[in-house]
Amino acid sequence: MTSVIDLQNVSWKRQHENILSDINWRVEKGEHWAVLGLNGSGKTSLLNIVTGYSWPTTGHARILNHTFGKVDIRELRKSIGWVSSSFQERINESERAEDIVVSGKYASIGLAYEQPEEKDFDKAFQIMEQMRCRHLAGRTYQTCSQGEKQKLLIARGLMASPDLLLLDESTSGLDFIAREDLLASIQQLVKQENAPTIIFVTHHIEEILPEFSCALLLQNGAVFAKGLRENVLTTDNLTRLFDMPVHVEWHSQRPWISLRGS
Ligand SMILES: Nc1ncnc2c1ncn2[C@@H]1O[C@H](COP(=O)(O)OP(=O)(O)OP(=O)(O)O)[C@@H](O)[C@H]1O
Repeated sequence: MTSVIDLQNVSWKRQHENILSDINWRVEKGEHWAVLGLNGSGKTSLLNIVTGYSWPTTGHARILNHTFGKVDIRELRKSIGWVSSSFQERINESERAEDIVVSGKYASIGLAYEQPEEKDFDKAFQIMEQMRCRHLAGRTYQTCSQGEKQKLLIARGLMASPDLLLLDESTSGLDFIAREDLLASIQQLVKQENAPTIIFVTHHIEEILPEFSCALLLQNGAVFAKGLRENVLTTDNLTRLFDMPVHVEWHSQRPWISLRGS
């Protein structure tokens, strides 16, 4: 099998402090992973390593079969879609929905000097259809709801047909109906034959769809547990991860957590 992500003994240090410690993590083609951890556990730092925005202090990072240090990182990034809610602030509110999606081709946020062709818009509309937000075409970004904005950003991330798609807290700020709607779109995306490998970063375990076959739990910048979701997302593991007595139950192949005793 081909590794999409292969991190070996990766540590990342800042101001003499280990932010990431001895991370070993391998993601194979055909797998989709959920990454879970409390605030400050190192999830974003880990994504920064995967996208080459941070360089491991020690260890080796091999992404999409390219070894860091031996590849033009800007070229490699064209194969990686990164959707972070922090992008929202950088978008021009008066930009049209389809322009935001098309801008993913250029790794720009919105269209300023780029000159997309008709076929680019055809592709954007196709992806918007797939993400169930085709009806937003012609609307400005400011008129879209939070959930619709997230769908547009994911569609933008798909525009360059990435091999790897990183979804960083895509559901933050959504009410549960908008969240379930977005998860349904992600589920539809994962089921596509040519779907990219998805890394889904979240604080909420109930968002871990059945399609995310594996999970990585981070604690204090280190791997706490990793592997098949059923083996990792257990009452015992999550009680120790959160240092709090919790209980995990599975409904419709999704894990749900509650405080024990409540
Ligand atoms: N450039 C940096 N310099 C110093 N410390 C940093 C830097 N980047 C991150 N950190 C620290 O590393 C720790 C992990 O941060 P990170 O943002 O990766 O966590 P996270 O799991 O993504 O958190 P959250 O869920 O709140 O987004 C935090 O304590 C943070 O303050």
